[in-house]
Amino acid sequence: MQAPSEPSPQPVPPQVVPEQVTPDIAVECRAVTKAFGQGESKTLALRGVDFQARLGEMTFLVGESGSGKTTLISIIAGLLDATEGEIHVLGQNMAALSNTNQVRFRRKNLGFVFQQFNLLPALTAAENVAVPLLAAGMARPAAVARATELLGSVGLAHRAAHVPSQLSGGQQQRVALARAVIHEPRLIVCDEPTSALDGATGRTVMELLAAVAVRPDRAVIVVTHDSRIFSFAQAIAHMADGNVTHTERRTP
Ligand SMILES: Nc1ncnc2c1ncn2[C@@H]1O[C@H](COP(=O)(O)OP(=O)(O)OP(=O)(O)O)[C@@H](O)[C@H]1O
Repeated sequence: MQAPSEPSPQPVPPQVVPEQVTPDIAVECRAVTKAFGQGESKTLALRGVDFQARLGEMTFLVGESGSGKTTLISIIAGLLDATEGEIHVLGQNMAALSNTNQVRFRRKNLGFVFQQFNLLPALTAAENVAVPLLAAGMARPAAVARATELLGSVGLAHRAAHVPSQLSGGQQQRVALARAVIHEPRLIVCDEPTSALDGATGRTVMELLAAVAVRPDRAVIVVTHDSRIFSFAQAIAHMADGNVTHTERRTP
């Protein structure tokens, strides 16, 4: 009798290992310093910051005015250059990218919400929100339709055709937030996203951020003074005098 033939070994698919500093780390800053000005007017805004934000989490940056929060988040977002130190974003050492590739990397992977909303004054709310989709090559009608739908989820369906000057500060903030999340970036950085909002609207905005952004391969970093939204954070990094002094982990 013939022995049953051995099943032929299946080829082992190659392992795709994402390029990460550490698998669950979205952002890592090592010994980051930032000096503004020179000579007598020199200000050391960051004094050797070590900071991590994990994938799948919302990390808050808190601390007194002038402690360096906006400077740190701007460096992470690539809007400012560090004076010294290393910044890894989504596994990528930013210093290893050319300027052009940094811009491409940011356009694809990052969403921003800053204190100044930076909306384009001549465009309607829906057109402003559609900008990242248009930049990624989506056809205009589809991009504006998706933007209008997203504005509906932040309670602004009725304002989609208004230009920014016809919107209140809080409404502009929500338009800026919708624009930051519409292309589903892997990292969203926000500077005081709820500062112009009442408590209920602030919560709606944070729920939208959490729904869009807190997934296993994504992360959100929020600079805030607003203790009403601290419950949304999985980690709170405390800054003082140009340093991250400690990071508090929050259990749900
Ligand atoms: N462009 C700049 N030129 C000179 N100094 C600056 C500049 N930007 C920030 N600084 C200084 O760097 C330090 C940190 O500022 P930063 O805006 O990062 O603080 P912050 O914690 O975000 O403050 P706030 O909560 O008030 O927004 C401050 O002393 C500030 O005056």
